[in-house]
Amino acid sequence: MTSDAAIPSRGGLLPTTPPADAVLPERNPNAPAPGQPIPSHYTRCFVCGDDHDAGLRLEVIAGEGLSLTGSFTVSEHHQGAPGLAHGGLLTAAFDDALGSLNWLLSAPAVTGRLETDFRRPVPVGSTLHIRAEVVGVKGRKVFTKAVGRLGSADGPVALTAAALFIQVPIEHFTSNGRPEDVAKAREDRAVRRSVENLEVNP
Ligand SMILES: CCCCCCCCCC(=O)SCCNC(=O)CCNC(=O)[C@H](O)C(C)(C)COP(=O)(O)OP(=O)(O)OC[C@H]1O[C@@H](n2cnc3c(N)ncnc32)[C@H](O)[C@@H]1OP(=O)(O)O
Repeated sequence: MTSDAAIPSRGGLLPTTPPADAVLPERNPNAPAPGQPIPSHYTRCFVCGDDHDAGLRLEVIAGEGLSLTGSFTVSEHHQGAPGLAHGGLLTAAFDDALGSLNWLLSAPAVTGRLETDFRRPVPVGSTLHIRAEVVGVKGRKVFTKAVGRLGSADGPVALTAAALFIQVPIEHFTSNGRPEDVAKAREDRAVRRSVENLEVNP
């Protein structure tokens, strides 16, 4: 198992810490190549979809191996305190960025646990640059971590995050989602493109 020293570690044995026997699988050959965008999985997604006036509009680019980068600019719609980003929305951005790593494994997965450390306030108008990577996989469990920096890819660290994703069959979405939205999603260009690239039987 390897880890990117550029992403500070929280240490400790949290549920998001990969066990010693976790592995790092090969990147799926159908995944977007390094430098290529990882497209939104759903146009109505609040974080990465373009069908929300107030959405975060996170843009994600595949990195080397099982890593990616993402960025979005905090708008006036994203405030918690005056002129500052809401912590929950920042966490949502990490949920999506970390979740997007699952495209590199080409297996559908949902967030089981998500931890965020807020280290520096994030003002409205600033751009948050996220770097995320898979740090281990064991069975259906995908362990991930990320860092968010202000203003540029090597700017000051504003947040760090870690998440555990659980791989699920595609029926997780088709059976649990509100039926009218699931029906509409079948016509959603982003959803169709995404499902075509997934290994749908984890
Ligand atoms: C490719 C897709 C990319 C899309 C990007 C989008 C990013 C956004 C992602 C999201 O926001 S997803 C929405 C938020 N998450 C959810 O709604 C998930 C709700 N929870 C569930 O549906 C189920 O609890 C879940 C599928 C996660 C697990 O149920 P299962 O019955 O399939 O699994 P099970 O309970 O047998 O657990 C499997 C393993 O995962 C572990 N596990 C499950 N949930 C956990 C949890 N919450 N925390 C820690 N560990 C957890 C569990 O202990 C076990 O470990 P072991 O294999 O070692 O025994």
